[in-house]
Amino acid sequence: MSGGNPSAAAERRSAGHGSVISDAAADTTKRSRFVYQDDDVIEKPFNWAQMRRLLVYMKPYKRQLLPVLIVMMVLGTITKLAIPFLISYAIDHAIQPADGNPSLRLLYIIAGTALGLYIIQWGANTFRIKFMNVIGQRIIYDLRADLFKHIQKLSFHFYDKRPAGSVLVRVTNDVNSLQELFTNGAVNTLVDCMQLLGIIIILLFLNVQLAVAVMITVPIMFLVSTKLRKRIRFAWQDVRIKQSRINSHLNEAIQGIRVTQAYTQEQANMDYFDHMNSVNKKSWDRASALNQTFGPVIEITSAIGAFVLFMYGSHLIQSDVITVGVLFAFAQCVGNFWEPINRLGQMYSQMLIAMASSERIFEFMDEQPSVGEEDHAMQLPPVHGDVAFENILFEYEKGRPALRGISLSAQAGQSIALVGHTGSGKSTIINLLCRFYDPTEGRVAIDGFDIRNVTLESLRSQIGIVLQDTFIFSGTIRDNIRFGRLDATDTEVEEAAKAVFAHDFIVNLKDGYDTEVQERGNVLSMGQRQLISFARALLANPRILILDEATASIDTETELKIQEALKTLLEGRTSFIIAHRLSTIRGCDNIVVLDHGVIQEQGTHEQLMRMRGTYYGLVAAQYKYM
Ligand SMILES: Nc1ncnc2c1ncn2[C@@H]1O[C@H](COP(=O)(O)OP(=O)(O)OP(=O)(O)O)[C@@H](O)[C@H]1O
Repeated sequence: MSGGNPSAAAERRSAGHGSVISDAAADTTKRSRFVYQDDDVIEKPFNWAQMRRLLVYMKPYKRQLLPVLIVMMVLGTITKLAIPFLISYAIDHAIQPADGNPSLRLLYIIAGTALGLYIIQWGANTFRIKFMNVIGQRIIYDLRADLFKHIQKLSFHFYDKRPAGSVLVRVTNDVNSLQELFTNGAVNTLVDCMQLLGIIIILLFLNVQLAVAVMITVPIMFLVSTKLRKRIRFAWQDVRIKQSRINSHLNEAIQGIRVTQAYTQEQANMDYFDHMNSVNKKSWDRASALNQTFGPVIEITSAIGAFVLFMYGSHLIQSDVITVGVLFAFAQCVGNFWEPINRLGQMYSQMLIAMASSERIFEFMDEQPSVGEEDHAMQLPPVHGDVAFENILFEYEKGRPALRGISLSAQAGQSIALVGHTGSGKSTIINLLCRFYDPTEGRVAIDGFDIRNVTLESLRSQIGIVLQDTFIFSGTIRDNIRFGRLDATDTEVEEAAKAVFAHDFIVNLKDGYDTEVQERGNVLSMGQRQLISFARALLANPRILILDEATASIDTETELKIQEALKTLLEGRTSFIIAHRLSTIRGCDNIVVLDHGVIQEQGTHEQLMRMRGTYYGLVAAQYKYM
């Protein structure tokens, strides 16, 4: 999206909320390969229900907050309001008293009191800022933790629809943009409202005419600042959106760096990044230029106020309606008057921005896992391992079945191989067994229990899975294996590694089992990563085991060893094995051949070979190309 008028941009965005808009749409050249989900809305109208929902996060800190809030409100208001009075009193009674006898002693006392009040005010403000920073950070911590906990529970369906970058931005940027609201916003607003009320009362008390005259500038100031603030707010939000796009792109660029380098697409990436970077810079420049116009506007308005005050004030002094001291008190109060108004305006802007961020956060929070647990879901007792798929129809997207009429059963201890062309539905069967998705029709049962009626924890803890894309988390090799069973001892970890022939390569690493690996296991080869995930699965000792393309990245020599290890691994467990290399599944009890989501044939290797059907064709094709 190009620079342009931020309000217009906002309207466009609001109108197209949730639609896919490409930055590149406006720039039809090489950048068009990058398309990001545009889910940013600049701001939302103030919404009380949502604000209340946000403020609920302050509730746990009510006990600490309330006393501080009350003390701050009282102290802040008293000190702010008392000082002008003191100065006024000093002028009228110590410097220029009506009896013509100035009193230095009284002046010192008043000056001392004023100094004391300033110190209290400074101390109170410093304390409030520190205190609110601490509380604010805790609230942000809670909110982020809640959000993270929730998105961890969300089902695959949720992640299918969203790029990782956009989820990342909500947990980081959107939560961050609520920081101001929680650290300063809520408490300052109350303190400011109280001060403003106090000042208005005092001005009216000092002199009604002068108070009304001075406050004439308030509507002008209000009008100008509202309009300007709106533009500034949009401009900063526009900056935030541009930055959030950079984040999304950066995430993708780093994840895909190997492919980018392999296809020497660095320049294309750089061009796109440059484009986004310069759009971001322009947006920043515009926001910052607009921001700078705000100060002078406030100054001009308060100068007008001061002009009215001194012109009309002097006139009132000459007419003996007020004293010089009262005029000074007025000048002070009016000075203090703009401050809270200004802050309240800022706060209002902040709240509108918070509305948009909180809406995005709550949208995730309200998202329910599509494979939720029933309220009365029971614990799946330790299973034998009988698995049945009963007349399954499954659609990822409505009207496009990925599986049709699937009925398949495995007795405890049997090994089932799933084969078929790419996209035939093998992984989908596994996804249903782990309940990453629920079937559209039909049911999956383990030991006769419909898996929709049991808790996810009790189900998944009894299934071990070695995925095609083995995921290694940042940490040591030992931790990564122990991921299978957190309470396993070091000896158990090593035994599992030995059983799958991972021990030898692990002990040859720099720090053996304590070698630190980074996210996704970048220092390990694909085969090594798979061996680690084998050890992880073995350690978990599940009754049901899923191996998805598990031997794909292992060399022939290791594969032979792995075949041996697999025998141990599969012993007594029900296993589902997806393998493109058909040699690895020859010994399975049942080989299920899938085609376009339906079971085409099934049986043992010998039976299927005799049938000379699809499986025979697949095997023949594989030998031909070997
Ligand atoms: N998350 C998803 N959203 C929508 N459609 C999907 C999703 N995952 C898979 N599909 C579709 O479902 C069908 C079956 O996919 P599946 O991943 O089960 O195939 P597969 O046999 O495991 O393929 P491969 O051997 O390539 O891993 C495919 O047409 C695929 O495009």
